[in-house]
Amino acid sequence: MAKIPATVVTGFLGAGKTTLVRHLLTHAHGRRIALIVNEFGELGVDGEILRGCGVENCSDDDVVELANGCICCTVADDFLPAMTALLDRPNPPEHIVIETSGLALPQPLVRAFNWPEVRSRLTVDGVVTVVDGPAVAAGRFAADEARVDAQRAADESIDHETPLSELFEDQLACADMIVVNKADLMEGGAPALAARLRGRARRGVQVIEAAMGAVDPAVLLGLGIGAEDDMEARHELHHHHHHHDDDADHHGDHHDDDHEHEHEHGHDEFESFSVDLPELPDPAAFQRAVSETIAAHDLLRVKGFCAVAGKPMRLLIQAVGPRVDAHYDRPFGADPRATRLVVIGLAGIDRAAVAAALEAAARAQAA
Ligand SMILES: Nc1nc2c(ncn2[C@@H]2O[C@H](COP(=O)(O)OP(=O)(O)OP(=O)(O)O)[C@@H](O)[C@H]2O)c(=O)[nH]1
Repeated sequence: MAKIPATVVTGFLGAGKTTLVRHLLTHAHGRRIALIVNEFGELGVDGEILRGCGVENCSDDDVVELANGCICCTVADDFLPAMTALLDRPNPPEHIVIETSGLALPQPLVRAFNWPEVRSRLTVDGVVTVVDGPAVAAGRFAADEARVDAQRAADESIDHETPLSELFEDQLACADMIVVNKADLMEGGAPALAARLRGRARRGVQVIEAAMGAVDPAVLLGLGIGAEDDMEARHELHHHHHHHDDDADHHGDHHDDDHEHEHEHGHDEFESFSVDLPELPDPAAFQRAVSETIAAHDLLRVKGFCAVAGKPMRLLIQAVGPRVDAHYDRPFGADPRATRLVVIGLAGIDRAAVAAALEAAARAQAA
């Protein structure tokens, strides 16, 4: 029996993974694709967006949300049971797409395809890494790339990386295809960034540019890589935060260490929480205030659904760094009419201050 191919879509918070997956589903031409969506943060915004997209051949059942933490850390508890459930369906999918959380390391997930439960039935068709073009071009993930590279050359185990650059490097190292997304925001700078990334990617990795994740499914799917057989080529960085002592002999037998990697790759350096707010009287003013709050507290990501006074539709708010997008997505329908945002940032966010700022913004002009 042929193995079912699975495409892993990875990339940093807000790079455009959900947008790309959505484009993929709406252009799948009848191919039966099941989706596994994993998100950092307790609100299932991505699952909601994808489930709401009403694509033919993609019923609600075909979107499986793994909300219980980061997929790379809960492989055995969440990911494998979800996969076997999909495979055991009377009418299994022809292709599986896995959207990882923006903070996930792809390597532990790819390695999980070697587990006996799934090894004979599934293969990793390819790892697609979505890159936030403008953010990377602006140096948000490696403030000082030259220094980092020099240090790495000098000593692989040194504690030199920021949590952002570390994730970014791992996601690049695992990629079979790199999509430089948000080319529309780069004023012609996308080709230069693509060239730079091509220089850093493994041999044979394709680097393509896209806007709004619009990549032809024929390009994304069917890579036929079998990434699970090829893990040595996809080294992750040493995730060193608590284990400097034994980093020195990491180069030997990796198996015992793998377990550790899967459980402590620095998620404690990020945090997320959600904020419940009242109905918004003035969504444009609120959007500006969200942007100011993000800048004031150096937040990475804010997203969620809002109730707006006088509007039956829910307003989807999506902020990545300084940029805040908002659009009406669909009527609330049976869902409670509420405003709820998830906030993600580096650990140590002043939650009370962020919540207070958002609260004040949501109430502004209510009088
Ligand atoms: N201008 C522009 N905006 C984009 C593009 N791709 C995505 N966006 C916007 O960027 C925001 C984040 O996109 P998502 O697709 O949710 O990103 P993600 O990687 O799934 O985010 P997380 O799941 O939170 O990590 C949304 O507001 C998108 O509309 C693009 O190519 N150009």
